[in-house]
Amino acid sequence: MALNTTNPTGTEAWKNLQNHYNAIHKTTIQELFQQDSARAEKFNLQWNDFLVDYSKNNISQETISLLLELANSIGVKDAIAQYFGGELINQTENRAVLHTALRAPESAVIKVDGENVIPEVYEVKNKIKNFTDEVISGQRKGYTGKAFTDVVNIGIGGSDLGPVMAVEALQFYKNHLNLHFVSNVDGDHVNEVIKRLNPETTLFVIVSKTFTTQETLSNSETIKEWFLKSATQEDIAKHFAAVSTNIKNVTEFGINPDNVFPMWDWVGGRFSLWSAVGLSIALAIGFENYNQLLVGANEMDEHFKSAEFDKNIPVTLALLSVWYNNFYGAESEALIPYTQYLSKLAPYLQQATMESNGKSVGRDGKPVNYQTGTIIWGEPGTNSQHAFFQLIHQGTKLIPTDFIGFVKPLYGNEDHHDKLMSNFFAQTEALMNGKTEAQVQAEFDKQGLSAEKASYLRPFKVFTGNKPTNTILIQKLTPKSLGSLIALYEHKIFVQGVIWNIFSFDQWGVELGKQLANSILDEINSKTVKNHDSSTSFLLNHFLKNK
Ligand SMILES: O=P(O)(O)OC[C@H]1O[C@](O)(CO)[C@@H](O)[C@@H]1O
Repeated sequence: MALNTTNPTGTEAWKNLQNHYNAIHKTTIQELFQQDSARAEKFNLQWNDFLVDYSKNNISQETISLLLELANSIGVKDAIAQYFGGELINQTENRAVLHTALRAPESAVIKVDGENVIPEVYEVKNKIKNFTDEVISGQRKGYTGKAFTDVVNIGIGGSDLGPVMAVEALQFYKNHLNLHFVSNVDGDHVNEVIKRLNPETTLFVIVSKTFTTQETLSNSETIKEWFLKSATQEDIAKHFAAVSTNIKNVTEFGINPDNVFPMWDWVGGRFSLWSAVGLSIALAIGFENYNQLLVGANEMDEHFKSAEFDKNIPVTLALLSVWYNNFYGAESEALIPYTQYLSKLAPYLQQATMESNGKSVGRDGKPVNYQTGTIIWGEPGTNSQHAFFQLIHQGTKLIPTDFIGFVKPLYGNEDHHDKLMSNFFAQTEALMNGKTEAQVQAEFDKQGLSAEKASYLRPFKVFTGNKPTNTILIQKLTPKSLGSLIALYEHKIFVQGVIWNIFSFDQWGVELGKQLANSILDEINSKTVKNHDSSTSFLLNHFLKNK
């Protein structure tokens, strides 16, 4: 069964939300706290070792009820069943969307076209386990008999961002292998990586769902050429592995079939780190830790599937995001993890969120008449406080922000961690409460500032506050909690796509640029600039003349 095609703005719930917005939007979050001192107890969710406090939002109990009414009238419950049930909800590509099957237990039965996919999933998982165990233990060796010391993941988009993010996030759990990532078709990127490598002790993992991606194929060819300067064609079998759905192209590249890890068309690139795309994660942290990442994601899947919507973390965060995106006109959302380990979380979620929900045609094939995909951005705190927090506090834009923090540090350095977390708590409080004119004046009085100077400076020092935040406080950064956190955001994206009546699992928007780049490459190669607009021709001619 196809996902329904309800235009959300036509529902009674949407109209009620609009009226409710008109009535409530001038009430500040501070006022909402003054009206109800037990607010935090009402607007928080606790699940496993996650605490999600969403009380610092421009919402009342009625807002939540109306948002839940919207989710119900759009049929989010049925959509979740279709998603987990393997129905072809990626309709424009005629595919199921089953990255959740990759983290399901071995006893699960999940069917695509009537076939249970779980046995195949576990066959590949076992292959990942054996391969990673052999590389990590040194049992698997390079062409001169030495154990591997370095691993290079060659891939782009979903075949890069997930592994990069997770390897960075879980470096505390890492073994001796050095991980490198080559993604950009920029030749300087690959050269900067290979100049540090010894071909005798380096393993290359080529990751490409389609095995047709220009960047990945070019980088793989360049690396192969470099490798063959000191090794032979036969040695490729020992040093190259591949992850792909396109076994034919992989074999043509010369990869030993024993080192090929299949994936399936029902796994979207941006949701693929749970498949063999995560091979480099498993190599970096060992299979057991890698498996814990999957266990954490599966636990979040179960929560998402079974929790009532008013107790459901992904549903709640998705609805709050719709509230700001569609009623308050917020264009972007910031994501601030208070741990350096999650420095790649925002780029990772940029692809997951923006490639999924950056759509303007509804599931009925008609242009939508409301805002869809949010812009995601962010950097770890406290660094980001010293970079762009000025704009969040005192700029003209509304930027709902998720703060993600951990109760325990990994190295047990309490002194640093307490400082870090005091910033974490202080920022959400400051964003909500701001600083009034009276508070600013009291500070001036203390400093003995003249009346003239005080009156000049006062407006610059006032903070309006009333900036919404969600606080996600997790016990500790572990492979398991990271898995749950990523799955949380995946399901948030799903719920938003369902509500916005768009297809979240295709990405036609990235095709046009690829096609044009191919024809421009032909023109560059033949040094003949064809018919373009005057700006593109002008630029191409300048490039050809000066290169
Ligand atoms: O894994 P592949 O097929 O090389 O694709 C890489 C990336 O390219 C895209 O198709 C488009 O950017 C992404 O969705 C995908 O993650």
